[in-house]
Amino acid sequence: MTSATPFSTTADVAAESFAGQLRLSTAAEWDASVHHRFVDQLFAGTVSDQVLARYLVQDYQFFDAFIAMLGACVATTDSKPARLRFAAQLGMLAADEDGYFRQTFTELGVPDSEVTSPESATPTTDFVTQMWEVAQSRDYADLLVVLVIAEWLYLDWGERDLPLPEAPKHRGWIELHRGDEFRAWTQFLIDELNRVAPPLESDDGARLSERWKRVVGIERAFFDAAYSSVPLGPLAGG
Ligand SMILES: Cc1ncc(CN)c(N)n1
Repeated sequence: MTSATPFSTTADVAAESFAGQLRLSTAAEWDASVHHRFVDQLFAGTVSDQVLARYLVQDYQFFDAFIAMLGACVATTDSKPARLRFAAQLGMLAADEDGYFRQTFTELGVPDSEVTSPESATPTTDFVTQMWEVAQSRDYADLLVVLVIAEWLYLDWGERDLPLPEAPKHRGWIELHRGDEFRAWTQFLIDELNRVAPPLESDDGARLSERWKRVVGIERAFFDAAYSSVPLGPLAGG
């Protein structure tokens, strides 16, 4: 049982829990991502194809390292039910999310070379570095810190109370990050983090808190980068 949540989403998280305290400590940066212009334009269906393609090309690089993190969770969690939950999510990502990427790359005319080996924007490199670091650390709490941010922050914007756009390229990305299934997955991650986290005041707690702050900052920079001029083959220039 948790006390009333001060958070905007339907995730059930006590403010005094490990995840709750970290979330509150980064509220300004977090909310800047949730209300980022990329999200506003995605819901409105007005994000330009150049910006969407630039974002998705970078996010496909993110996706690869994200899958590696889930694989590391399968290998390192101390809980058998959790291991199965991670395995099930890997299956969903390989089908639904990868399918969205591939279909949208085709629709946007993104060249294969941009899908497989694009030039990385700085926030992508930073994020991928963090993800491979925790994947190789085999430290379950450290893995969960990065996963909780990546999913909870996306749930927060995905569940914004706005009408959904019509076009599948816009609507599809939102639908992957809202609804009962994504909410339950995110809740599972938050609960796992709160279950295994060390005391926030300990040395390990401080190390995880540092990681949390760094990664929340990268999330915002990742959205910003969609509006900067990373080259994107024939679509560049928007
Ligand atoms: C950068 C980023 N952060 C989070 C998510 C949600 N998995 C994502 N797709 N991309």
